Amino acid sequence: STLNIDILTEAEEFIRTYYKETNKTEDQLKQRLNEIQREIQENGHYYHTYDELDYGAKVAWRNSNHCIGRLFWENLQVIDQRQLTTEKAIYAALLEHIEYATNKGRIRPTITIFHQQTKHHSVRIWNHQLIRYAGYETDDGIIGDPDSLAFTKACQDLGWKGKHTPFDVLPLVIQIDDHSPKWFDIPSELILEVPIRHPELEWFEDLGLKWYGVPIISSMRLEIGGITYSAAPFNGWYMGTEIGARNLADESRYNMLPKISDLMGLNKRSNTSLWKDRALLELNTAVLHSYKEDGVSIVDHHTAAKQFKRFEENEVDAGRTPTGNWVWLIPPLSPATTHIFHKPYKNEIKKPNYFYQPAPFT
Ligand code: HEM
Ligand SMILES: N/C(=N/c1cccc(CO[C@@H]2CCNC2)c1)c1cccs1
Repeated sequence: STLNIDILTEAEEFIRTYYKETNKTEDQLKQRLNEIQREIQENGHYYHTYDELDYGAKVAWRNSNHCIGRLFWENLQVIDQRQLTTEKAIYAALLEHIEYATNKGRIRPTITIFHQQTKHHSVRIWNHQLIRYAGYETDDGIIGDPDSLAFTKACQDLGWKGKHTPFDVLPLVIQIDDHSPKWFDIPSELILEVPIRHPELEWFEDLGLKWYGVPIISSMRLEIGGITYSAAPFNGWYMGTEIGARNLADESRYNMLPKISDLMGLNKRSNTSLWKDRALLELNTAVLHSYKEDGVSIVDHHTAAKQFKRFEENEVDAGRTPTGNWVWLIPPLSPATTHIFHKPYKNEIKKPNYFYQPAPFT
């Protein structure tokens, strides 16, 4: 069928690249391609070896045009959990991922790969990230993270009850095939959080702000050689601006800038006082200071840009063109102080890669 031919085409392209980049022989290549061709003809799909999975997940990161953190693409820890078939076992593997990746603050970039999508099989994690805060609509405004409103409602519909604080960690929600999804709480001892305080402004901690240490994206699908892994949560560490310039700053997120500027005694009535920019700067200073003081991995946007420059150079040395999406690669704070702002990037979509997939809930 056309689907089989598509998979075979994608598989061939992936295996050829993989065998070339890892200097395997023509004979090994031919033998593997025959094996895969037979598997696809028989079952309509094929299975990757661990080595192919490991390489595919790493190259997918290397090909992620929105990612500034790609210098370390070869150091991804790849955990193969394709054998698991129950929500309970998958839940246990997710807890293992959280603990292993957190590593008491010395974060290890890690991906856990669950069973591939086939005609008869699909695994989905409903969370956007394994650890994220709930959002609640109330008569006098939103409590928590407005980005989580829909998923929080879905969790409540499944029977989960939150404490209605601004920082309730949401449960893990796992769905196998079209079975009703199962939800599980994350033990609090596995959740590393950082209270946000400022190195000079001692009133800053009274804002009661905190954020979780490890961002673990669980809503994207990993595509390797025509095969889709619809549940393949991956983590790195944060770039400070994600927390300080977006999550805690955006008006449609925690919207902290007006409160911070009031406590700094700035004049909010005139834009030209740049009160928003001054508040933004101190919030980002506080985030970086707090993570560093608590020994939780984080990178500032200047260091991240320098690392990305080295990634570009490494790619050229490897005979590859570095691809990227400028709109995503420039940091949201002081973008023009990085080299990225001043150069164009080719936004070619290469595979393997990580892609968006339809939300499993409405
Ligand atoms: C090691 C530290 C890492 C840092 C500092 C980092 C940094 C970032 C940042 C700042 C973004 C933009 C996010 C946004 O604007 O919302 C991003 C996007 C992305 N990163 Fe990385 N990253 C890291 C590791 C990884 C790893 C390990 C993977 C996968 C194996 C990865 C895959 C991606 C993908 C797929 C996107 C695009 C997400 C989207 O389009 O919504 N990154 N990264
Ligand atoms: N630092 C990170 N940042 C992100 C990486 C990918 C996606 C996101 C969140 O993306 C949301 C959707 C678009 N912006 C917010 C954040 C990482 C998460 C997992 C590995 S590295």
